[in-house]
Amino acid sequence: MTGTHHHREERLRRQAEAELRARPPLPPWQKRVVERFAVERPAGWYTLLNQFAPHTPENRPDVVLAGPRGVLAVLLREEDPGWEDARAAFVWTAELLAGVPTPHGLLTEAALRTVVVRPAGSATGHSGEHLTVAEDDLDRILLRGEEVLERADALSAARQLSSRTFDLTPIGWNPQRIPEPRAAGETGVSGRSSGLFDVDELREQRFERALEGPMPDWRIFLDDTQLGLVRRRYSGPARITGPAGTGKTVLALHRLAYLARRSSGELLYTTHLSTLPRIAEKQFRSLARQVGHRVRFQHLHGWAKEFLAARGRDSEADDRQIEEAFLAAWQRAGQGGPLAAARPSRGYWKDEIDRVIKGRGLRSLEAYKTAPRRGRGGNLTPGFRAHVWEFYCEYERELGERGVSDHNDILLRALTELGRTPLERPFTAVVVDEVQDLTLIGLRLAHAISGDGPNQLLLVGDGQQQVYAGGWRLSEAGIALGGRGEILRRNYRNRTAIVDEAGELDAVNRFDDLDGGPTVALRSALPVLGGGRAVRWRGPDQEEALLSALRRLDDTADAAVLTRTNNAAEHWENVLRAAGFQVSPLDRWDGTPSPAIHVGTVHRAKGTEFRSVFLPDEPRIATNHREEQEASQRQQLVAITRARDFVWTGFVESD
Ligand SMILES: Nc1ncnc2c1ncn2[C@@H]1O[C@H](COP(=O)(O)OP(=O)(O)OP(=O)(O)O)[C@@H](O)[C@H]1O
Repeated sequence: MTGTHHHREERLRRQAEAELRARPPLPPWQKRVVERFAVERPAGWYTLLNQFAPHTPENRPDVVLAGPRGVLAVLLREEDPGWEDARAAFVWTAELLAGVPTPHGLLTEAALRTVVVRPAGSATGHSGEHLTVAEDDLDRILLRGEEVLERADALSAARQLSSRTFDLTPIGWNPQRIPEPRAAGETGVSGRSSGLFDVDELREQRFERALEGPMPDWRIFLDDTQLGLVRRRYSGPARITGPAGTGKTVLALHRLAYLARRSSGELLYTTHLSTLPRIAEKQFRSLARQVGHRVRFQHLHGWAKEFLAARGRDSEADDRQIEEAFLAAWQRAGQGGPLAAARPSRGYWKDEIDRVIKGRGLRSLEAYKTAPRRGRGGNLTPGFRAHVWEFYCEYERELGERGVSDHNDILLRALTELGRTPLERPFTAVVVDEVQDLTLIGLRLAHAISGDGPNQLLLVGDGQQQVYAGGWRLSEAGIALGGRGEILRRNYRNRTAIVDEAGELDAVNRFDDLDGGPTVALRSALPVLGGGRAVRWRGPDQEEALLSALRRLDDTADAAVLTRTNNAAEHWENVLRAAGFQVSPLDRWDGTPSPAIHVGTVHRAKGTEFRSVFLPDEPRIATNHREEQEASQRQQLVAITRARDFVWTGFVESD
């Protein structure tokens, strides 16, 4: 330790001592702790002492610290407090911190942790949502752990805390005297020590900065719309829409953490995709590890299966047998008949059963004759629908003979079971991500799981990214939004060149328009990051071209090859492996960065993102059907918008 350093420490200690002398005395060990905090000022820690200490109410922090490792709500206690008090201290501090404008965005409560400090020699460790350390181990919170705030952010937080309440008094620093710190490239932002600020000006400056520097950490900083929606109280079901990359999932995860900390019971994040819950769970743990155990991440079919099994009901669906049943039905009643004559693709008729007949839970030909089939095309007359119904009955018979259920049966059975006997312990809140691709029955099930209470159901989606025509209105699922619909408009993922590339697609929004709400196209969202690169390759030897484009990447980490079909994914896995690349199939990925090239279908990639995305051309059956062309465009839009910096699209052309 240098002499000057020692001298400065001593000066800060004496200053803190003098300030502490002017107030009710603290027990000696607490005094030592506060002095130690104050001495860390040059390292960027700002100390605020509760004016009631040492008689602070049990559910309030004795000290709040803002510094490089975040904001700490510190409880100085002889004994470990109960979780309710520790949690209440967190929430009290979080409410004061809410939306502190910093040079990097609005501060979220993910920057905040609860720490209990006990006298030297006490038992320590993690308990529930807080960390306990002993007086002689303060280095653990002050010097170790991830740095999440820059000095300017920490100072903004400390100033806000001191200006928003008389309960917290600065120790060892003066909020009025420290000059307003400026972030790189910022000019003339000053005079905001009172916490007052010009929102528009700030928003603009943040936006400009974002274009220059690295992206702020989404866990710690959000934009104003996002943060507003994290904290909004909804009196019933609500919906968040917005084009790709606008932070819908990020917002949903923050909201789950926010609600978890202000409630008891379990929360659920669900979607129809099996891959996304795993990735979202991982992100959530990095955002709010302390409440990780309170939120269940599970795809809807998985939830339904588990629920039915717990109720002693049949819950198995065997994909191979389902496929066999369908093929048998197609051979007997499909191919060679009126269905194949109208549309030769058997996949189309499988979708008709999955999305319309069973997806809507239709029980009779009469109901099917008048059922809406939005986005499915074909304009089937009631007479023709009788043929489809016959085919469907054949499929059901085949399933029955094999004694198997398909995935729609499972959802419907779970819905019926819930209607019979509701959940013993309802979820506190349910988030449904990628809602645009749910069937009507799936949506009804999600609604039945959540209920209509305040903050209980949040639907997150984007109609432009719809891959399956669902053709429902929320009202058909009994969901009334009552104006609780919000739109995000700032694209944090895709650089400008990527947005421009995807913007050329004419992807019809098949979801938002169903409820008559406003629709937002990808192009009308503002990319926060400029630059990027989009390459369209044309030629005969696509494999060679794609491999050499991959080799030209300065860093292959975080690259993906996305395909339309499983067969194509398998093909590219083999091609890449043969060329010496490490390959990681998308269906097993949990979002952990890896040097391997991810390969999988666009469907599997929904909700994810990569630095570079490769979209090889695939043989496709040409179609004149408008809805198939539209669906294909929407799929391409999903594919392109998985790319952050670079997208490569192949078009095979023979010589
Ligand atoms: N406020 C923010 N600051 C910095 N990064 C952000 C912010 N909000 C979102 N991001 C980042 O933007 C990217 C897209 O976020 P997210 O996946 O939540 O978007 P989305 O709207 O759900 O996209 P999609 O509809 O395509 O699945 C992620 O990399 C996320 O970390």
